[in-house]
Amino acid sequence: MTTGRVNPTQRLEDQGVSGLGNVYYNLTEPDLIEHALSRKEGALGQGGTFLVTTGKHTGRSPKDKFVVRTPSVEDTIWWDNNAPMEPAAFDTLKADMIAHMAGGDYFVQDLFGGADPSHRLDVRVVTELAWHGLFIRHLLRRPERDELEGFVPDFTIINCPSFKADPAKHGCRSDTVIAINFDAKTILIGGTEYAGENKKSVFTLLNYLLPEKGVMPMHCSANHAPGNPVDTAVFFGLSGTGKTTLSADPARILIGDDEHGWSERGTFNFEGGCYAKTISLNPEAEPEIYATTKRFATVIENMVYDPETHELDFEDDSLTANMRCAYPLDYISNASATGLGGHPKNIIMLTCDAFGVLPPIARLSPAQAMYHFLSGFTSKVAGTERGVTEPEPTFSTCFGAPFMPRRPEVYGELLKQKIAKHGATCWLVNTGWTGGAYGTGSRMPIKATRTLLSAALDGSLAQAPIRKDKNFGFEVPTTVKGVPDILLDPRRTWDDAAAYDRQAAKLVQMFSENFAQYEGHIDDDVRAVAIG
Ligand SMILES: Nc1ncnc2c1ncn2[C@@H]1O[C@H](COP(=O)(O)OP(=O)(O)O)[C@@H](O)[C@H]1O
Ligand SMILES: C=C(OP(=O)(O)O)C(=O)O
Ligand SMILES: [Mn+2]
Repeated sequence: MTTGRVNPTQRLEDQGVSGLGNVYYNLTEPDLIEHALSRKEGALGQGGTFLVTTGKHTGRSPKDKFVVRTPSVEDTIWWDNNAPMEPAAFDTLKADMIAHMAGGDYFVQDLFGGADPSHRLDVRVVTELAWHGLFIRHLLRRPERDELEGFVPDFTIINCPSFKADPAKHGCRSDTVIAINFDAKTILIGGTEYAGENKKSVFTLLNYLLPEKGVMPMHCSANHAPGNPVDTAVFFGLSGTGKTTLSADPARILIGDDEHGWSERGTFNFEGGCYAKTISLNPEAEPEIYATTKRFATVIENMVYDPETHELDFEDDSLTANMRCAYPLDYISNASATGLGGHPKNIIMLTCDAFGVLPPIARLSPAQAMYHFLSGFTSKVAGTERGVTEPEPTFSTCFGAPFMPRRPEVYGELLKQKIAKHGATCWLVNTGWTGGAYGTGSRMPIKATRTLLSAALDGSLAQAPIRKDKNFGFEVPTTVKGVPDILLDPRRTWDDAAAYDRQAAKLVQMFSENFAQYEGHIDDDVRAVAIG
């Protein structure tokens, strides 16, 4: 049986997927919740949220992600960063997955990736779990109902958590698999219920496709000044660095919290919703995000709650520190209706420095910005990837290595050209540790980060007195209204200045060793500002 609205020429059978039980096309939120409840996928929460747990996988599994090595992508994929899967193994995987799906009920959502119609990707997401359908419907952009009859998918994602892959047969590593085939225009996801794999798969597609059109895909959040999209800021950062938290600024219009493109026309959100971490979410510090945890259809993932009252426990991380809520953008009152912004006036690179060495904010020259973009120094925070239980320093190029199918220089070159053309001002912001490394110091107060960002975005920080950092070469403001001077100089926040110097020297060495891989791929101006 088939239910719901769909292009009559684009049913799953037309795509070679047959033998399923009921197929539910493009159900809206109430119907998806009814199905999810009757299938016992989760529970209703306060305000009509949907509460789920995801079992073994509560974060992404980057080591189980593969790109199929087809001739058309052979020369363009960055194979050192993307594990290859042979086409024959993919074909077997697909056949076995579809055979496994036989007789089962499935949910299909036809959605857009990209707020700019000239660069958007039409994505069909087929899910075994009704709540995954609800999740991806929140996260991507929803076509108007009457657009569905003409919807032709550019790419199709099939997500079947109950399917267990077999490394011997499918060329993968475990029973979990995320396999991207650019030629077959298909992504297969099996063996994981963590919802984030769905959205990051679409991101990976756009990261591959857009550079060919001269569009820079960015792992960043974005906002703009009220009534003035020309004053746009983007916030690059790996998971847990503060993209979602810091872009939800009551004084600015939220464009999006995670994935954007920068085209010749300006910035555009790839998505139509947000996926916020809820650990220790505080109603005073983050009222807008907190409010979404009590609204109809918000998906609440891996949060512990009182079985009687359904009250959420924001401190209980016994399921994972990576507990989340997913909601459409319009649940944030000051969100952009269009998902479009201008050319970024300010580019912020967020780093979560677990060493407590980097200052809370520094100004970067364009060459330094390129250096830090390619380096991508930060920490992986607990829970976001399988096996990470405490902040783990890492260099994640482009602040999003797990999602970059092409070589970093491809993205670096695009960013460099766009910064030069539009004269963006660049900043490095440490949202990680201060007063010592992880274990002795403390996390940077959100209030201080917000104050510094406001000063950067309103232009006042450019007027502040500065010092040039002797280890890293960037400019650091020494006095900013609303922030204690001492916080601006990390060395002074440590009890033992000599210990700071040793830790800083270690970090300088790490930067230098990591950057060696770009020798021969970078311009002289970037080499000239290299650290160490
Ligand atoms: N100074 C700070 N700036 C930003 N976030 C902070 C800061 N200190 C602590 N946090 C916490 O760190 C987490 C940042 O996560 P999030 O904004 O979801 O990151 P991302 O969207 O980049 O994955 C949130 O839980 C936030 O409350
Ligand atoms: C969804 C994710 O992104 P982020 O933490 O950057 O929001 C993720 O890394 O799984
Ligand atoms: Mn986020």
